[in-house]
Amino acid sequence: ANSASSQKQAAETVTDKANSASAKTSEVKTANTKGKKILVAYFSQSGNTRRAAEQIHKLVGGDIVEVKTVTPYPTGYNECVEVAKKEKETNARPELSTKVDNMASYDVIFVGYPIWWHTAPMPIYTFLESYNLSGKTVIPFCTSGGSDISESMDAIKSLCPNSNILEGLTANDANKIEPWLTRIGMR
Ligand SMILES: Cc1cc2nc3c(=O)[nH]c(=O)nc-3n(C[C@H](O)[C@H](O)[C@H](O)COP(=O)(O)O)c2cc1C
Repeated sequence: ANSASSQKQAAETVTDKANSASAKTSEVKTANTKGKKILVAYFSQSGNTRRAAEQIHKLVGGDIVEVKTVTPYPTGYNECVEVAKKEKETNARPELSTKVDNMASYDVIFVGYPIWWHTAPMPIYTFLESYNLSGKTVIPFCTSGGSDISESMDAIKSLCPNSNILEGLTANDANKIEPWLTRIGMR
């Protein structure tokens, strides 16, 4: 029985290595990421959310994609704030240049964004409405100037009505990323 169980452990270690680039070979994990195909999709205007997305991607593996708009946002903060305000007020759906052709093949989609005007930026609305995410696991994360991700959760829920939405993270503190991934069973 001992040798069978150590063989099983060895097999799990190998599977785990394949799933998670940073998994230590000495660890045996049973996180539900096993065999799941993961996409980390993020929108980022000034790079904060990109850094969080890259860290998540490093820890969970899978693919990463930046959600980009056809028309870029103004680089000046005040100008960007004005454009974003108008887009929110008009419930706009800015056109995206990013297309994920193989969305159907993903089981888990991390969706990252800065909080804009106390919700997700409108390109995230366009993005989530562009795909059938029924039955998929959707995991939101954000960065912000202080707002909590909860401000955007109603939007995410209504944009992904048939998805399994896990606890989101306000990822302003990079040290919170790994414990969160562990908590939600992604590590
Ligand atoms: C248009 C706009 C609206 C914003 N609205 C909020 C907000 O409502 N609450 C908040 O805490 N921060 C707000 N911020 C700050 C951003 O959420 C924060 O700087 C974020 O980390 C930027 O992420 P990024 O570097 O990935 O673009 C806003 C920033 C911009 C440009």
